Amino acid sequence: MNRIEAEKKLSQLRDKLEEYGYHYYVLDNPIVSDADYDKMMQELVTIENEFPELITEDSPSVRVGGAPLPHFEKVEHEIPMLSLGNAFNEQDLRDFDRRVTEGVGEPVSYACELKIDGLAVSLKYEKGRFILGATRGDGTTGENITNNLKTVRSIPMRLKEEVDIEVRGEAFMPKQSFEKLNEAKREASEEPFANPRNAAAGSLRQLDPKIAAKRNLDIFLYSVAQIKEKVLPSHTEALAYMSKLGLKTNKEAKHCNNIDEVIEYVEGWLDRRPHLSYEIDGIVIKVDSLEAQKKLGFTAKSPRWAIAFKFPAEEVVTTLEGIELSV
Ligand SMILES: NC(=O)c1cc2c(=O)c3cc(F)ccc3oc2nc1N
Repeated sequence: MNRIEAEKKLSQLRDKLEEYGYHYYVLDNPIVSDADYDKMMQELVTIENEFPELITEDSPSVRVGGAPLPHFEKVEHEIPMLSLGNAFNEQDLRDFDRRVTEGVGEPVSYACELKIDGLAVSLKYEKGRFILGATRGDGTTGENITNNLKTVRSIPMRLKEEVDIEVRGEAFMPKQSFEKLNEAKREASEEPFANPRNAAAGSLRQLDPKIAAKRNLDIFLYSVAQIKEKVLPSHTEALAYMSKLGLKTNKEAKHCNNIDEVIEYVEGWLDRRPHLSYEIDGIVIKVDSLEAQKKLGFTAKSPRWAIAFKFPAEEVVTTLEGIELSV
């Protein structure tokens, strides 16, 4: 195969692998078999090895991870990544609603979403291409983990529109991957991870992307931090817009007209938790209107327009054989 043919073949393979990856990892609805996907990926890597000058930044082959880094660069967040205030019972939620209604001067509606128990990350896209991924860090300064995040199959290298946007979300390890990883660790008499959150953080904050690539990490995006030349009037519309761009959002999010509907949503999820394929540690409740959010603003460390209802920790009893039972 000559260079021209290689260039054409690579471009076809990249587009196909990106499309198949989107259906498989973002929509959870594969349109080709794993075997066909892997065969195509292998073909792409083989041609890239033969013509390294043809490798592009957004090639799907970055999914398998490049060379390890000597250390992580620091990243300054233009918009601070703050943390959420907590609510532990119904009264806390009603107090939150009262504070919000007083602050806005009229009743508001809410957007509720599952609080994924993972690692908060920021993703930056320029003209639709993924260019920077960072941890929250201390909220102002995080770590550049772009190479590791490129191995997360549900993070698209290219969006469906060529926009400049920064989004935030929670990277996590599905429960099944966590069990499998800990089994492998025990077999290799290595220290297992305590929980999926530590496993996700440990996988993304180590220097070799080839390790992250094998950890089957996933992500749900939950907010638009900044976007050029576009106004998104509500959080619900921001979630829909991210999904339209090809970003993975959590389908359990729900618009609630008032705090009573919020409480109903929260109660509904308390005992449905064990049936999810990923861990959640609560529910995040956000004022839906962006204008009302602006009016409420922030305290030094948290938004006044959002709160996290925390579930009691899932009691896990480890039996003598080391089998974990969720009670
Ligand atoms: N873990 C989560 O699933 C989750 C976390 C946050 C935040 O931490 C968060 C922090 C802010 F300052 C503002 C909004 C937020 O929205 C959030 N939404 C979520 N769904």
